[in-house]
Amino acid sequence: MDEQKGHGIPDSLLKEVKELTRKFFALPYEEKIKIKMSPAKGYRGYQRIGENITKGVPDIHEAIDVGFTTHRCFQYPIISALHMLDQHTWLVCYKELKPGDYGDLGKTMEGCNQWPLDPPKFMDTMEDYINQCTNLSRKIMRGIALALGGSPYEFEGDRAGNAFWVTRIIGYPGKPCENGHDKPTNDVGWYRTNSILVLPLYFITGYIVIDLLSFLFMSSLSNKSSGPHTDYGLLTLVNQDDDITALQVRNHSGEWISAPPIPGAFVCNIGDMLKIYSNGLYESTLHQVINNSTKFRVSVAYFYETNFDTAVEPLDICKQKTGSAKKFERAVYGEHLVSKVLTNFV
Ligand SMILES: N=C(N)NCCCC[C@H](N)C(=O)O
Ligand SMILES: O=C(O)CCC(=O)C(=O)O
Ligand SMILES: [Fe+2]
Repeated sequence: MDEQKGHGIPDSLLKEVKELTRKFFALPYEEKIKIKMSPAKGYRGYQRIGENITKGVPDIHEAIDVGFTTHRCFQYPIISALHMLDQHTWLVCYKELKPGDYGDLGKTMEGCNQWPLDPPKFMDTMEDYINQCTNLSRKIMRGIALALGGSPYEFEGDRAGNAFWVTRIIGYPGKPCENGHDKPTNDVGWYRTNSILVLPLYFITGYIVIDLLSFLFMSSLSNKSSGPHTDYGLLTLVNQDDDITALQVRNHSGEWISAPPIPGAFVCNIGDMLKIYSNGLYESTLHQVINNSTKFRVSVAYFYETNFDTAVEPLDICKQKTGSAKKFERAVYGEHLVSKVLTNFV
């Protein structure tokens, strides 16, 4: 039996997900870019280092973003055909929503999840993992609902019965070694030290280089693997590398404190929607990532959110507890997500 911390997801699966992530990011750039994220793909897919931006500053990480599927997409016709033949029940069981279900607002996020073919089993393992995270998050939200003095089902039905989940599969380059003997495990060190060489090329290759240069300039301002931000939805389950402390959380006195990894356990963040529902009884905590180790760090963050079109406002039970006045205005989750996504990329 796998040893577990009590959340019910096998430790072996937590580890496997991180190992597959490490293998994917170790592939050559040409391979990774095959599943490039773009607006046309509903902001799903691979982002190179520096492509994700937090408060105007590029983050020093690469990632694959996947999310709630509005319809099942077949990227690889041959494989999918086989899949259909021997697993038609899987197809029937899959929740399908047609494009357009969330109107104009939903269009931004519509697209196929782009899964790599290499390493093998990546998609199957991640989908299994994501399903287990969804079930676990639903249970945690029942506990939170009870703790707030509500029924266990406060966050189901029209609120989060059709939870719009997002998963970010993330790789954070380590910093180059001081002694110069070991090769740095990332591209960023290379970009920085070679920017002088790149500069004259500006006049030759124009547009591509402008893109690269602006990235160089902006990332030279940043030592953040992920800048300070809050998560957007209800709850986040972070499955981080066991041996590197990089995630930091800001406490009430405004100090950054580390959230060191506990093997087999998740770090749970509260998101912006739960802050609103709970009228501030739960805060969406500011956090950031700084990878000061020389090792490449991986982390898989699963975001459990409300239904896409849910209008979120403080629950009556929470207003009573906090002295009746509502502290936050109503927000539509999909609008919040889309406004973030549209400013998150170069
Ligand atoms: N779906 C979620 N929560 N993603 C978290 C990413 C946070 C960083 C992003 N650049 C930002 O500035 O929000
Ligand atoms: O990598 C981590 O530990 C946290 C990642 C994170 O905060 C995010 O993706 O929102
Ligand atoms: Fe986060």
